[in-house]
Amino acid sequence: MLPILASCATPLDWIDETELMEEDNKSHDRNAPISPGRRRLLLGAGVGAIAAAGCPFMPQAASAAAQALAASELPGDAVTNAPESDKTQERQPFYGPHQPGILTPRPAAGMIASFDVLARDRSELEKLLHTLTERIAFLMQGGKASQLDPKFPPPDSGILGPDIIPDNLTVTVALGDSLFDNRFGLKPAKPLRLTRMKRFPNDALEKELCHGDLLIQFCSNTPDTNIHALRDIVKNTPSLLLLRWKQEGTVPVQPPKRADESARNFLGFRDGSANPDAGDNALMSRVVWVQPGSGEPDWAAGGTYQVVRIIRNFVERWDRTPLQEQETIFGRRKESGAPFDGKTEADVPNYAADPDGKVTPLDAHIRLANPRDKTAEQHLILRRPFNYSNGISKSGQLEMGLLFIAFQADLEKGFITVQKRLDGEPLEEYIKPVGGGFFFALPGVKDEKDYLGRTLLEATA
Ligand SMILES: C=CC1=C(C)c2cc3[nH]c(cc4nc(cc5[nH]c(cc1n2)c(C)c5CCC(=O)O)C(CCC(=O)O)=C4C)c(C)c3C=C
Ligand SMILES: [Fe+2]
Repeated sequence: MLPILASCATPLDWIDETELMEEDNKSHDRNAPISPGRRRLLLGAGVGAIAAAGCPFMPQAASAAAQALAASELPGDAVTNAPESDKTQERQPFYGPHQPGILTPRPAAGMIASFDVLARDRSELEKLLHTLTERIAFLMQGGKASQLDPKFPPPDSGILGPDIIPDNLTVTVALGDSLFDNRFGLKPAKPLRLTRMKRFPNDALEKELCHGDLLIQFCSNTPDTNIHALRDIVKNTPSLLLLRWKQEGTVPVQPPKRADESARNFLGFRDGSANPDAGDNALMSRVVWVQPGSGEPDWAAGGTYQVVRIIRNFVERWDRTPLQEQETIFGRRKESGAPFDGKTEADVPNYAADPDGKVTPLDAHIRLANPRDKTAEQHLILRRPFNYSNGISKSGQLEMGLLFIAFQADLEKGFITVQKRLDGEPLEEYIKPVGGGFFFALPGVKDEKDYLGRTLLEATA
């Protein structure tokens, strides 16, 4: 009998090389090395015998570990097989009154890419907008990658293979303040509130991570799908677009049953609990979408202001901060996301019953961001952030944080007002905004005859 069967061994004992060798040596030439086949046989025999004998201490763990061991003994080429996903055919609609990627439920991978526009005149700008429309419509739909004579570079990068999967991709285009300069005659049509992002007191903005003429947001189930889409757009817009900065991000996935729980950020807190309900059309019309007759140029109706902030988190310092202090800083419980006077993350804090901040401190992040007073709705923003991780800093600190993204119909009443209220908050000890910008996400593309930015170009013709 194998030694591993004589006692109720732990999974680690089973793979003990010495035991395997000892057993092998009993019936084989002492000098012959143990073969992979023999090793598999021994492990397989062990697995069967263990299951049959039924270890009284850890039968389930034993059989799971045994299966894992058996799986790890599959032929070597399986190691590099592509991981499988049942979400590759998920598809979001491209055409509509608004662009996708704004109210669309946030998938696991996001990327923001900011560009300088190199187009030399309006006709080149129009060409750029047509090309973007055509490429985004294709990428979100998916299909066969086009092919050319092999004497030419392949039209597609090939990183997703010959069949481009939609993979839940959304691509959202927004314009920066700088595009409304004198180059293209767009100045008179600039959205009322669109400005170049200014420095807030806690910011340490790096100029190579800020602003841009045109911003593209990619969201999908996997980083590879976003990268594929970015490379497609870069390849199809030579001499029209130049990359300025880019930031990728992720959202942690969770089992389907817990779909109503907000995802956690890199400080370990649920982020998004008090977001306005994206399924409430009337609310979204007030909070997110620019309305006709709102004082904004007519062409902008159906668009929205998009704020992007790259906010570094000092996670080492945070991880050494007592739980009680972490929760006091945000004003919510870390595990459940509930406010201090509630049980679940969906519960609404009652600040009127706590005017002195004895339950929720007056300087807690959530109380400053939204004091829930009479004017609260005017200052709502729709947050759609991703976590980012960029390697390490020069001093060996983890470079990670929040790729903060927020949409609102009024930039001044939305992000700018909320950020001013947050200036000086206790959370600042743990965060440092280093980049981003203010942009205007274009209205949607109605149908196949329409294109991104059409209303803007027509308004300034
Ligand atoms: C200016 C806008 C905001 C910035 C910048 C911002 C940064 C930031 N936030 C978190 C983590 C959390 N924020 C939470 C709530 C929350 N945050 C903002 C605005 C900004 N946050 C608002 C408007 C709200 C909602 C307040 C409310 O209505 O009660 C929360 C709590 C859970 C939730 O409601 O989402 C967390 C956690 C980090 C880590 C961060 C910068 C790195
Ligand atoms: Fe926040």
